[in-house]
Amino acid sequence: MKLDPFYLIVDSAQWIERLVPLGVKLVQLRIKDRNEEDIRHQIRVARTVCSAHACQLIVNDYWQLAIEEACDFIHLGQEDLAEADLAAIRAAGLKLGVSTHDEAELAKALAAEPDYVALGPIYPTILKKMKWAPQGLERLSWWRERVHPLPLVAIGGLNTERIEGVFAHGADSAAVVTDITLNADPEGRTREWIRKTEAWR
Ligand SMILES: Cc1ncc(COP(=O)(O)OP(=O)(O)O)c(N)n1
Ligand SMILES: Cc1nc(C(=O)O)sc1CCOP(=O)(O)O
Ligand SMILES: [Mg+2]
Repeated sequence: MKLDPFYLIVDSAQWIERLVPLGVKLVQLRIKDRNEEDIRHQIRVARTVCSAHACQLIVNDYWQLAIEEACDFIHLGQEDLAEADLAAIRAAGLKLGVSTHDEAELAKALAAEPDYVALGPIYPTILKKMKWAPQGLERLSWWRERVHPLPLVAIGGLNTERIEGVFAHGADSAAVVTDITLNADPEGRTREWIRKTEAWR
């Protein structure tokens, strides 16, 4: 399976309506602290927009809702994975991406037979507090060997200056939140990401 090299992560369907039409081909809906009805609604809106623009939608965390709403890709962290019903996820035909931060997590992720593995945080991130120190690019190269032949996603502190480095060290896709959503010009930055990842598309 090939992932688009530019992996946008946003916290609402509104962001998806705003940025996906610019040419984004891989987007994660990562909603926190909302009620189920709201999340379900946002998944539906996101699905409609992504279908219209041939963009792969990945739902973070809410695997039951993703199944019920006929989505086809979810992302789970290690705590999510421990509580998820993998058999139900597979029976529903969902593809699965899993986060990793250390060797023990990598072993658990690989045991789940995911469709991609993410390693982070590659650089310091301001999005959320993390107990892991930045992994750095050499660690990404090591993960590349461990994860082969699965796609490897790099996440954490990425910006347009850091794109080349992560691909040179084995990432297949670069996931990004705040470099776009906190940018003064999110549309312009999104276009820049699309352009700067073109060589790996
Ligand atoms: C592509 C990608 N990688 C890692 C994460 C983090 O997942 P998780 O550890 O479950 O943390 P939350 O994002 O749920 O706070 C991700 N979402 N996407
Ligand atoms: C959601 C998330 N997960 C991470 C991990 O390492 O698992 S790092 C991260 C935050 C990514 O945001 P930004 O691009 O703004 O740094
Ligand atoms: Mg999670």
